[in-house]
Amino acid sequence: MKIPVARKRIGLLGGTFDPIHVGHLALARAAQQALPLDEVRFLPTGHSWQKQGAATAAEHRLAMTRLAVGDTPGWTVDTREIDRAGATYTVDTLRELREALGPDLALVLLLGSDQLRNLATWHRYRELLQHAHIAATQRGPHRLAEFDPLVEVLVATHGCDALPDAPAGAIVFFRMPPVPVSATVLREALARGERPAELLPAPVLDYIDRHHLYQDGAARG
Ligand SMILES: Nc1ncnc2c1ncn2[C@@H]1O[C@H](COP(=O)(O)OP(=O)(O)OP(=O)(O)O)[C@@H](O)[C@H]1O
Ligand SMILES: O=C(O)c1ccc[n+]([C@@H]2O[C@H](COP(=O)([O-])O)[C@@H](O)[C@H]2O)c1
Repeated sequence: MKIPVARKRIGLLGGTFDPIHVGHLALARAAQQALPLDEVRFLPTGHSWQKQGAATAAEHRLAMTRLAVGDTPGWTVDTREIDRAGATYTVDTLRELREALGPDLALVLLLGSDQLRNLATWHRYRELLQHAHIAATQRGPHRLAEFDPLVEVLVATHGCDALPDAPAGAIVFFRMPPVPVSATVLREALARGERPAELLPAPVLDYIDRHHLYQDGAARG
């Protein structure tokens, strides 16, 4: 009898990571355990086209991401969105990864519910599920009933209770303990001279101190 071999699953956590914080790491950990995933790849964006204002230089956001990921088993950093010119479109990233990694393994795009709610505004969002699954977790008070009707249709047609054994195409939800933090709140706290040590990984806070990030806006842009 042939014993089925589990399909390898790679979770993809994209973000501006300006800066990367404990909410991002909790999301990665929860997804890795709940879905489960063989690997979580962190992808700092090149140009987050929907965010207002200039982000901190990609070199700093990448360095902080590498420090936060450290040598955590199964966690890696992928620079392709920073290396690519122009606006960062997730559909391009998924297509590239699918070409590079082949048709068989499962790609799982990890999102907080704020971004799932926003999904129909993404570039060519309908194509995302051709290349990957989407796994979302609750962030803040958004309820499915308040989602964009286009996203509701997507969830109604592709929603599953658990990740199926397929390379792409499903939307699933996973639970994580709420971590009420955002990079915006952290940037504001740092600019006021606070040191929110419980909300940032220690090596990231050290990096911010050494490079005087978020203090006067000098490193942004
Ligand atoms: N505290 C959190 N809990 C769950 N998911 C989160 C949390 N913070 C960020 N995420 C998710 O991580 C991904 C990347 O988020 P991003 O880098 O934009 O951080 P952010 O804190 O939302 O930043 P900003 O405040 O600048 O908008 C998104 O899918 C987002 O939903
Ligand atoms: O592809 C798009 O059009 C698109 C629009 C908004 C956000 N995203 C992706 O969603 C992830 C989280 O984005 P953000 O802006 O919350 O940091 C990150 O990987 C972005 O590239 C992607």
